[in-house]
Amino acid sequence: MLVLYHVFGSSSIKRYGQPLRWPPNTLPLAGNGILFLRARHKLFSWFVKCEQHFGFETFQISVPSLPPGVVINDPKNLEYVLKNEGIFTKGDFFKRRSRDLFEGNGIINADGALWKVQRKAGLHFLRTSNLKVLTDIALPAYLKDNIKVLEGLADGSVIDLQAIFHELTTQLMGRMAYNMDIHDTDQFSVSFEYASGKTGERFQNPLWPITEIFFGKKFRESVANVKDFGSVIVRSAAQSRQTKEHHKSMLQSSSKTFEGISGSLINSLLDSIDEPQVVADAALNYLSAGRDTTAQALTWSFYLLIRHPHIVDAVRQEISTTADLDKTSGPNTSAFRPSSLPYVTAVFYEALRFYPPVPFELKQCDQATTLPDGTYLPKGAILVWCTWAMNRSRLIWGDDVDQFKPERWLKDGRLVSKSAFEYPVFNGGPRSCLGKKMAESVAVQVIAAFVQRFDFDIVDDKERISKNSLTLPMERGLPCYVRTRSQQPEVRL
Ligand code: HEM
Repeated sequence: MLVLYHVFGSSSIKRYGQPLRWPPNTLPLAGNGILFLRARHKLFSWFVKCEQHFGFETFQISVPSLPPGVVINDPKNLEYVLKNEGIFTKGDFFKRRSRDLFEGNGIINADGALWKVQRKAGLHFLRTSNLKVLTDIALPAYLKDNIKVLEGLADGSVIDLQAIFHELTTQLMGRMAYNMDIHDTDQFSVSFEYASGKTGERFQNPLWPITEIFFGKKFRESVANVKDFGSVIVRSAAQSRQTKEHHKSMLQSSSKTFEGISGSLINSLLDSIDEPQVVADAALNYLSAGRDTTAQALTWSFYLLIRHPHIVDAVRQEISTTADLDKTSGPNTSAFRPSSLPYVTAVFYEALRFYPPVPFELKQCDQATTLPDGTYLPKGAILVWCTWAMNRSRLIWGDDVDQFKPERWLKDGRLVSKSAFEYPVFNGGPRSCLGKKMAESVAVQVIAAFVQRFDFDIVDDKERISKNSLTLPMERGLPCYVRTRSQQPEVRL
């Protein structure tokens, strides 16, 4: 009786005095707990089915041992949540699970003054002049190296596109944010990926504090490696700030050069935060937010492109009809920008619709509140929205929702925008993603440069799913055959 009361009775979640509906197949004792133990992609499919079943109606879920919760799909409710940061916080539920990897200090977990100072440092790092150096100098340089690598393998060899994109974004973020040479295969990167996966699993497995006692050794080691690396980033930046050379080079190098902006995130953080451990946590948060999401988004974009050759043709058409761009056959890819390539940008948005790197999110009520649809939530209630499912909602996207159709993002050749509450891929409100512009610039340049030069073919036909993580890495990567286009009599990607 007591358990039944906990699962269904104790919550005072109501809508206009009535209890909310529950998803089909909710069990009397386990609630929806067993579902949350299933593989991640199955859980996403369940959220999609629920959205099809309930539409915009908020419904209740229950996982034993966790606070009562609801799932929202209505953009009006999400707008209320995202604009009311004081009511809906990350909460203990989220923080307890991600604390080992991020402590409470990184921007993703932090609230109040600690959040503000990191947001300010991030805004400084991602300011327009830095983004210009990124798109005009840094990215073309790294892309040139990657293009060379691919050309060397373009005899039909197999390459893992996910690994290529991960290496590219790791190098880019490493140099720009921390002035360090970081690689995808470094011990730190491997440990970080493992720890992210295990942290992601904690959100599905309510028994994680027990299972990790027995099976958590590798996780603990990985977290220790990540922490060590966080300290290395801070120490190395602090040391170089003390040297005369640093001051000299800062004076000499302009903020318009790659050298001039390298390490600008860690320097902004060190300028505004005294505690080295907090700086390290903040730095690691940025690495996760900026590097993994962008690499994964590119991987899923290519997965979709390869399966839709007519869209590849349209991308090439856009590049070739934009006269200046077609001449970009040399190493300079900086002309490939969202403003000059709306179709390529639309491809990226559409890929993010199907495969949002942050596929579901949750908040906890810091005080009792009522959503715009009348749902009353007591203090401590959990609120979940599944971007993966909202992005597949017929009510938001129409009947062709299941088609990969970049054209939905264009009107008269110009990009149309969706509100952050209908398309919450980059979050919205005061905590919206700081790196949206950076991600778009990187993605458009990489997609255009690769599609212009190469044909890719996936090694197998298997449907790709994501592996466990805080974000959305592709399980088993994306091994592809690569050929330079000049070697190909026919265009096929
Ligand atoms: C396709 C790429 C990206 C996607 C889909 C994405 C998505 C998101 C989402 C959903 C959030 C909210 C997370 C939460 O609060 O739970 C977020 C926050 C954030 N993102 Fe991104 N992001 C991307 C790329 C980037 C890049 C390139 C950077 C920076 C280098 C970045 C920096 C941040 C930061 C700093 C936050 C925290 C903002 C805050 O709490 O005030 N992101 N991003």
